[in-house]
Formats: sequence, C-alpha cells, structure tokens
Amino acid sequence: MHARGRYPPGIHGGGRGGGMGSGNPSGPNPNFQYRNPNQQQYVQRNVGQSHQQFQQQNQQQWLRRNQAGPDSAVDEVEKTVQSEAVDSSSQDWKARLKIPPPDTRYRTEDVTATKGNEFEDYFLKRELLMGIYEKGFERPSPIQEESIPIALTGSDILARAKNGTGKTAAFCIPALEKIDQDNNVIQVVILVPTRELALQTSQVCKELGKHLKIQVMVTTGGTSLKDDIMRLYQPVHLLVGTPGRILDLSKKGVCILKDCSMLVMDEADKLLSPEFQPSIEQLIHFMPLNRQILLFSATFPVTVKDFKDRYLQKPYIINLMDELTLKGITQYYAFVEERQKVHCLNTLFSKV
Ligand SMILES: Nc1ncnc2c1ncn2[C@@H]1O[C@H](COP(=O)(O)OP(=O)(O)OP(=O)(O)O)[C@@H](O)[C@H]1O
Repeated sequence: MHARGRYPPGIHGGGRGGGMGSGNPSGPNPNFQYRNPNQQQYVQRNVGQSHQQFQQQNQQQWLRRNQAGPDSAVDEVEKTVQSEAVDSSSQDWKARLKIPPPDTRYRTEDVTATKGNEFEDYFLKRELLMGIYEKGFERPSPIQEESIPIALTGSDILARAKNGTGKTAAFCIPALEKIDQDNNVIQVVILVPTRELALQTSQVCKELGKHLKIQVMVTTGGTSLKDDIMRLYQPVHLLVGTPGRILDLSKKGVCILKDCSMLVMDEADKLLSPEFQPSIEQLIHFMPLNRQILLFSATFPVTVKDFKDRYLQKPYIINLMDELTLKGITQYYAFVEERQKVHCLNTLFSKV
C-alpha cells in the first residue's frame, strides 16, 4: 500500500471521528512537545517588511492565546473582537470556493488527534487559504498544527511524523506564506531525495498556491540541465529538487540562493545519507547565514542528529512518532531465505 493514500484528501462532515480529537478537540495532545521556551527569540529572528511584522505580532498573539488555554478570559475577549472585525466580504470569498466533494473514508488518530485549530488561526494570506480549502483541507492535521505556526515565526524545526499524515503541507503552507511574490528571487528551496517526490511536492505547492502568483520550479538529476538553466532565467520563487542538481546549478552561478531564507529538507534521513550529504553541506553555503531550516524525517538516525547540531539554531522539536506504524495497520514478517522470497510472496498473495 502506498503511504500517501493514508490521509484522505479532505476532512469534511463527520469532523474528528475517534481519538483525542473527538473527545476534546481543543485539549492538549500529549504526543508532542508543546512549547519551546526559546520561541520568543525565534520570533525576532526574521525581521522583515511591515507585513511580516504584522503577521508575527498576530502569530505571537496566536501562540499566547493557545498557551493561555481554551477557557481563559483573554482568549474569549480576543475571539469576540476578531469575530466582530470579520466583514461580510470575508464570508463572500468562502462562499465562492470550489470545494471538492467530501471524503468520507475512515480516519485514524494519526490524523484526527488535533488540538482543534483552524487554518484561519494562522493569519495566512487569503489567496493561500483559498488554495488550502479548495484542496479539500478543512482543518490542519496534527503535524500541521504543530509546524505551521512555529515555521511562520522563523524558527528552525526538526519534525518527526508518520508517512501520510500531512507533512508535505506542513512545510509547503508556511513556505508559500512567507514568499514575497513581488520579489523575483529564489526564496525557498525544498530538497527531496527523489525525482518522484520532487514532482509530487511541487504539485502540492502549485495546488495550494494556485491563487497566488508564486513561481514553482522542479529540478532533479536525470533531466536536461540546459532546460533548467533556461528556466532559471525566468522568475522562480520556490525551487523543489534533489541536492546534486541544485548544487550544480548553484556552482554554475545560474541558481542564485543568496536570498533564499528557507531551506526545507523532506525525508531528511534519506537526504543525509552519504549519497547526498556532501552536496547538501556545500549547498547550504550558497544560502544566507540567517536562513531558516526545516527538517522533516520519519526516523532519527545519528546523521540527522549530527546535522541538526551543526546547522540548526535552537530548533523546535516536534515528535509525533511514539511508534513507527500508522494506526489501523498491522505488520507481519516472514523470515525466509533469499531464494524463497518470490515463492513466499506468491503464496501470500494467493492466500491473503
Ligand atoms: N489538513 C488536511 N486535511 C485533509 N487532507 C489532508 C490534509 N493534509 C494533507 N492531506 C492529504 O493527506 C494525504 C497525505 O498527505 P501527505 O502526502 O502530505 O503526507 P506526508 O506525511 O507528506 O506523506 P509521506 O510521508 O508519504 O510523504 C494527501 O492526499 C494530502 O492531500
């Protein structure tokens, strides 16, 4: 079974069936580290344009609101003020969205055990919210609830979450939010280990950002270098690709990363294998010193820890993996000799 199908592409209707989410939607999720005491410091790292400052203030407010707890009086007052401020036009855009049909497939706690956040809690650009809702995402999944607000503050992140629980959007959403589409430079690089994953990730970026004017480019080994060079003469805001090819383009001086303030590494455990690690370390030197790094990895081998210690600044650690296997899936193994493998598989397929 392919892991990517495990989180149905939409949460609608039935809400959070089962798990912690249904009993106490706003309650704490014991599976993650809740708050980083260094958060305030991170908030001050990316001082940019006034929109960013405004957004950071809002995010701090959002973080404080969550820290204060759902019953606090402050929370209630802020909510009231906010809802009064919502003008009628803000409801119109929602009514015009082209929402896909509800997905009624059963969901496990891996994706339902949320704190009850809404995407609108993160003060995202309206065009981005439109893309999120039109992709069929109704509410953030647990990994998205954890990583989106922290990534928006500019903090480095090391996140562990199971496959198929929404990691891709957990970094694509803050990446798209942070990009200034009027500045035609590469602002975000997403590194992945394979061409297939690069194509899938760029597709998610394009879909979520379909109402934004953000230019996404994919570049991986095994394709024409000349085409990539030509493409880089056009505006690119977000580059998705494999390390070797991006390094090649950077060394040639056609891929300019001096304004790239966010580096995402998906499947970091694979990216930090001997095959890729040297390229990644060279690549980082083409980026500014104050870049933000988001590491997403299912496992946490010593290579990831070592990289974290050397390149991440006081990272916010998210760990939603108390066990490797997704809920609802049972794994078995058969201990066979190499030459018996095919026969064993054949027997299993004919019986199961
Ligand atoms: N908030 C959400 N609401 C509904 N569906 C979602 C949400 N976030 C992601 N999905 C959908 O869940 C599926 C799995 O998500 P995704 O591929 O991002 O998971 P992943 O953790 O990156 O998986 P992998 O580790 O295999 O790359 C996708 O079909 C995606 O569209």
